[in-house]
Amino acid sequence: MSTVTIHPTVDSGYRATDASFAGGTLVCNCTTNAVKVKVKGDIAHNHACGCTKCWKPEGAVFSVVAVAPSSEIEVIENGNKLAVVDPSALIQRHACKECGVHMYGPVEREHPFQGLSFIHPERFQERGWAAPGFAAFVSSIIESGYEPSKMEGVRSRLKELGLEPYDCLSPALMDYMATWTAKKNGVLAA
Ligand SMILES: N[C@@H](CCC(=O)N[C@@H](CS)C(=O)NCC(=O)O)C(=O)O
Ligand SMILES: [Zn+2]
Ligand SMILES: [Zn+2]
Repeated sequence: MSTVTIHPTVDSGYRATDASFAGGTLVCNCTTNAVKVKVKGDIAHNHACGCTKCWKPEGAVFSVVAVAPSSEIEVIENGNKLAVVDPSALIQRHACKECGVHMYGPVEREHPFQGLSFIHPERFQERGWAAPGFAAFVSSIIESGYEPSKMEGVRSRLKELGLEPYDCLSPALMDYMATWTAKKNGVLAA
């Protein structure tokens, strides 16, 4: 019998949500001169992402990624080791050039997510951050080489873990983006 693996945090059954969690320090994987990024408040919308662009730990099929306001993010150590993975992407993923861990990814363009930065909470040296609440871009794992015939098993496992699978974002976030667009275009009152 084979168990479908998703991501170490998810597979271990991590569920912590400490109401008093107010951010912490993200640390890369380097044993010396690690990059450290401070997040000065709580995170939101933590979820599993199956897309090919989000950073995943060794062997993981999904990434675990959340957002925080960019104004609450500060690089505190070894920022000289950071480089933007793909400058043309919406999310400006700043990765450690040595170990490859993505430390933060601000959205600076005009977009519903403008002003938010994507971060990987498993890199927090602190505990207490909210567990992921859904799975996004599930079908995209195929683009990384996942066997298409095993997708049903992946979706069943995600549901069992309480992570509703979506092939784009969750309905709440899709509605949020569509509302932003409707207001921008004057279709809805701003
Ligand atoms: N199927 C594509 C989806 C990529 C994608 O659209 N990723 C989403 C979720 S992170 C996104 O918002 N990307 C914006 C970006 O990468 O800047 C892939 O896996 O590469
Ligand atoms: Zn590093
Ligand atoms: Zn992603």
